[in-house]
Amino acid sequence: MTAIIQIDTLSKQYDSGTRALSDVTLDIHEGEIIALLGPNGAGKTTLISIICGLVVPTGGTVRVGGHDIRTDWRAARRLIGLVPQEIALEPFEKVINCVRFTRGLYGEGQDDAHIEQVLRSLALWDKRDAATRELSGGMKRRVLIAKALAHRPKVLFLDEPTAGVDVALRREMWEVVGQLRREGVTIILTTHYLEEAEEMADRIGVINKGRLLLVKPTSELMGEFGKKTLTVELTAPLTMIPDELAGRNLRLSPDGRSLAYEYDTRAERTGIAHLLGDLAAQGIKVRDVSTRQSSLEEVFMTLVSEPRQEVTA
Ligand SMILES: Nc1ncnc2c1ncn2[C@@H]1O[C@H](COP(=O)(O)OP(=O)(O)OP(=O)(O)O)[C@@H](O)[C@H]1O
Repeated sequence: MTAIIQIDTLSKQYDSGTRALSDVTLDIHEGEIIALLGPNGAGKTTLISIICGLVVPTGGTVRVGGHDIRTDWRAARRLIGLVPQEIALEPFEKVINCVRFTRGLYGEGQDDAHIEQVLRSLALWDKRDAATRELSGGMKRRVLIAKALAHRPKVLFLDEPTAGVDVALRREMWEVVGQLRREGVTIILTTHYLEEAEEMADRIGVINKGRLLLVKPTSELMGEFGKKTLTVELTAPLTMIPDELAGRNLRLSPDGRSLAYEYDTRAERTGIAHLLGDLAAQGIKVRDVSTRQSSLEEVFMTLVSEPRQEVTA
């Protein structure tokens, strides 16, 4: 796979002394959606800002489409579109003019055919002559995306695209992002919403305290860290786990009415059949069983509470 962005041992220490990024190395592949996940202050915005040329790194390099962001910044920046977190639009300006104006910032001439295509793909064509203040919150966010796409970037950064928006609007944004991906745009998004990363991203990078803890395909991350728990409800409560079952790694609930058994979903043998057989052999009657997959949220908490070695994929 071709890397459209190559980040190599990138570091940033602000003048205040805060070390916001430490030795981040990551290749972002053309056409993928990668989500950067991390708690407040993890360094996500700093990373995006460096790639977009808004913050100067103190160490390391970034190449976009092969162009170094410092020595060849003009070519690098032309390949990038940034959708900021805050909605900042000229309230009295028409939608179409806002989008046209952005092309000028990149030194690009008029291209109304492209502007029309962008506005149509974001379902904004009918609103092209409306002043931006007349738009709903969702439409305003789409205008920000249209502006970011006006100069035909190959890479789009979305900084917390759905922060503070309702569920319906979040779904709408996900659809827009899915559509952009189908058009071949590489997308890097930051988010606090694990559900969002799981839903949209091909890969997830977890950042904490300026370090990239890991980058994995979303499904692999879920499979690798995702454990399942089998809960066995008992017809009669137990006071303790019988010695015969001691090696089975069972947890008895405080009321003694259920047993929890954690197992690896990828293991060839989960041990469930044996467990149920052993329970029957001990005369322990089972009322019901249920299983639960650990969520990305639990996976994430495990990662940020137990710092791992840097891994890049
Ligand atoms: N201009 C700045 N000057 C000094 N310190 C800064 C500056 N910008 C960010 N920081 C600090 O760098 C660290 C990383 O901040 P950053 O905004 O990159 O994190 P983030 O992961 O984007 O957080 P959030 O999810 O809250 O947006 C934080 O400790 C922050 O206070």
